[in-house]
Amino acid sequence: MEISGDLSGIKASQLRDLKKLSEYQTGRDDLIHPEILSGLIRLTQLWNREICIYLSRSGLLIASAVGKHATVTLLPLKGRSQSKHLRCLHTHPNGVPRLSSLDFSALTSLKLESMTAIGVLRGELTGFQLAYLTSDGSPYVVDLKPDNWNKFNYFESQQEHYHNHNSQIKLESKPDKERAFLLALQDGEQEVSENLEELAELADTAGVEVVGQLVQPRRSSQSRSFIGSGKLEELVHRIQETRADVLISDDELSPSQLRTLEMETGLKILDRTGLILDIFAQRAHSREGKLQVELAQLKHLLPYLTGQGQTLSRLGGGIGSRGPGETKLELDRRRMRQRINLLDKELKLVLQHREIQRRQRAKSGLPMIALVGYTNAGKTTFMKNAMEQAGFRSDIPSGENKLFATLDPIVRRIKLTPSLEILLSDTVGFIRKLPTQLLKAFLATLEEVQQADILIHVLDVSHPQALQQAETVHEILGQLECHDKPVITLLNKVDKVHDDEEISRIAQLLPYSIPLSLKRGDSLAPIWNVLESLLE
Ligand SMILES: Nc1nc2c(ncn2[C@@H]2O[C@H](COP(=O)(O)OP(=O)(O)OP(=O)(O)O)[C@@H](O)[C@H]2O)c(=O)[nH]1
Ligand SMILES: [Mg+2]
Repeated sequence: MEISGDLSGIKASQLRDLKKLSEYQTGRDDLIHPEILSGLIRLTQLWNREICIYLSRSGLLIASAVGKHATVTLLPLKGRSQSKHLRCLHTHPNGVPRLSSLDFSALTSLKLESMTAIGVLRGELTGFQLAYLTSDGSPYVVDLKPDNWNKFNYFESQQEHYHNHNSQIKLESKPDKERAFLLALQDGEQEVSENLEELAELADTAGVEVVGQLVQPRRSSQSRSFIGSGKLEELVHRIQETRADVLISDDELSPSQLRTLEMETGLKILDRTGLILDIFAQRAHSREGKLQVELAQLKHLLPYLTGQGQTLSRLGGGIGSRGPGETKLELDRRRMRQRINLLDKELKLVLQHREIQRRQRAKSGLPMIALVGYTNAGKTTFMKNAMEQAGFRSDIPSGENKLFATLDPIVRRIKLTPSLEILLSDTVGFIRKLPTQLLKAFLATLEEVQQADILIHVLDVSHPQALQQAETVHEILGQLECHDKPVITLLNKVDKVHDDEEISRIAQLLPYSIPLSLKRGDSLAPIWNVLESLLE
C-alpha cells in the first residue's frame, strides 16, 4: 500500500504499523474494519495529524496519506472510473466527527462513493460522519456514535440511498450551521473592532455562526500567507479550538494568499466581497437580481482560478455548498467565461425592458426622488411610511433588521399634496468597501439613483459609526457620478439616541438635515417641505 503526505518526524516502525493495516479487509457491510479503525485512532493520537485511507469496493485498503493537524491532501486519483467506487475515510484529531465543506466538495468533485470523517480525541473515538453521493449527485449525510456505529450496515444504507435519497433513516442528520472564524488586518487603532463587528453582522446575515476572530496589524510588505507565520500558527490553533469550518477575511485576498491560507488551515476561505455576494445570492428574487449576483460572483471568483482545468470546487464559492447561481461548482475557467458571456447577454435583455419602464416614468414628468443610505438605515421603512402617510395602502414589506433586506429596486408614485406628486424609489443599501464587481453589476439598479432629481439620504444616527457611514454613502454617490444632486439628509432612529448634542453635531455636518424617527411614525412633512422648496 502506498503512503503519501507529510511523513516528516514519523518513525519507520510507526509507518510500518500503518502499512500493516492493509492486511485487514473490510467486510462488504462494514463501514471500516475494527482493526483498521483502532490502528488509525492510535496513530492519529500519536502523530496529532489527520490520516486518510482509501478503501476499494471490495474493502481493500489501497492507499493512505498523512496530513497536518487540520488538513490532509487527498491523493491524486487516476481517472474517474477508479474513484467512483472508492470510499475515503479520514480522522479528525480535534475530535470533531464532522465533514468540512472541503470534504463535501472533494466527495462531489472526485465522485467518490463516500467520504467519512472519524473524530478522535485523546485516543478515543468520538463518532463518525459519512456522506454518500446519491444518484443525482447530491450528498446524503449519516452521523454515527461510538456506541452504535458497528450496528450500521454500510452496504445496505449506501445502496438504499443511492437511488432513493429522500427516504429517512433514524441516524440521518443535516450538516449543522457552518462555524465561521473571522480574520482582519488592523490599520488604525479602534476602527478594526467596528469593522469586525460589521463583518460578524454580515456573517450572521449570511447564516453562519461566528465562533472566533483574530486581528493582525497590517505590515508594509504583504506576506504570501497574508499574515505572519507566528500568527498563522495561532490562527490554526484557534481554528481547531473553535472547531471553525469557514474562515472569513475582512480584506481582499490575492489568489496565492487564499491558497496558502486554505492549505494551512484546511478550511474554506471567503473574503468580505465573497460574503456580501453570498448574501446577495440568497436574497435576490427577481430574475434581474439573480443574474446580476451570479455575474458578480463569477467575476469575483475568476481570478482565483489559475491555469486550465482547475475547478472551483476547492473554493466552494459560498456558504454551505452553495455556488454561484445555477452554476455547478465544477466549472473550469473556460466554461466560466462562457457562462459569464451568456449571463451578460441575458441581463442586457432584462435591462432593456427596465429601460422601457423607466422611459415611461420619465415621460410622466414627475419629479424623481431616490432613497439612498447605508444598509439597515431605514430606507424601506421610509418608503412604507411615506405611502401610508399619503393615504395609500402600502404594499412594501416591513423593513427587516437585517443587512441588505432590499435588493430589488422599487418605485412608487405618491401624491403628497394636491400640487406635489413624486416618484419615490428604494434600492439596495450601501456598505463600506462595497465590492466593485457588485457596484458594477448593480449599476443598472442604481440607475434610479442616477436619474433622480433629488436624493433622500437616510442615515441611522444611533449607529456608533454614523458619520463614517454617511461618508461611505457620499463616496459611493461620487462613484455613481451623483455628487451634484441635491441631498436631503434624514437623521433617522433618533428614538435610540439620548444625546441631543450628538444629533445637532451630525446635523451641522450634513446638508438639509432633518432628525426624526421612522419607527415612531414621525410625520414626514418636514422632509416634503424641504423637497418642495428644492423643486421650485
Ligand atoms: N429604533 C428604530 N429603528 C428603526 C427606525 N427606522 C427603521 N428602523 C429599523 O431598522 C431596521 C432596518 O430598516 P429598513 O427600512 O429595512 O432599512 P433599509 O435601509 O431599507 O435596509 P436595507 O434594505 O437592508 O438596505 C428595521 O428593523 C427597522 O424596523 C427608527 O426610527 N428607530
Ligand atoms: Mg431596504
